Amino acid sequence: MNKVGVIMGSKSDLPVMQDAIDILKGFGVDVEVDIVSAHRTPEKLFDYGKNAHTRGFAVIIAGAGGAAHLPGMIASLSPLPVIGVPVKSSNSIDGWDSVLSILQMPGGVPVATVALNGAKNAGILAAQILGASDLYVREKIIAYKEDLKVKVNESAKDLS
Ligand SMILES: Nc1c(C(=O)O)ncn1[C@@H]1O[C@H](COP(=O)(O)O)[C@@H](O)[C@H]1O
Repeated sequence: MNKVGVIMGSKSDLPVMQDAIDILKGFGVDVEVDIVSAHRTPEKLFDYGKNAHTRGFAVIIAGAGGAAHLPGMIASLSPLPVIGVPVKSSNSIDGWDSVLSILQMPGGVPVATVALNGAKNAGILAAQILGASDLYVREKIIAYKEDLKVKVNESAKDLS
C-alpha cells in the first residue's frame, strides 16, 4: 500500500501533527514521520521533495508554524499532492502568519490547506485521496463517516 509522508518544520509541531498520524494509523495507512525545514535544513527539504514519489509515498502532509514555507516548497518540488497544516506556534501572530503562508500559494503550485492546527482533517483527506484507488482504505472511510453519524445522533438523544 502507498504511504503517507507526514513532515513538520520542528519537533515542537508534533503535538499538533500527532492528530494526523493517529487518524491515518487508525485507517490502517502506513505513515512515515520526519522533521524537514525549508529554513533550517534546505538540502534535506530539496531531497525529500524531489524523491518522495520514488520512495512509495502517495500524499505528503506538511505542517509548519510562523513563516511556514515548508508545505509550499515541498509542493514546488514534488509531483505528489501536498496537504498543508498551519500550526499555531508559540511566537506566532495568532496563527495568521502560518495560515496565510500556506494558503496563499501562487497559481500552478497548489497546497490543500486545512484549518489552523487541523492535522486530523489533513489525515482524513490524505486517506480519502488514497481511498480513491484503494478499496481497503475507502471502506475504512465509509465506516468512519457512519460512526460520526451514529455519535451525533446518540448525542442528540441526551438532550431530552
Ligand atoms: N515554518 C517553519 C519551517 C519551514 O517553513 O521550513 N521550519 C520551521 N518552521 C517553524 O518554526 C516554528 C518554531 O520552531 P521551533 O519551535 O523549533 O523554534 C515551528 O512551528 C516550525 O514549524
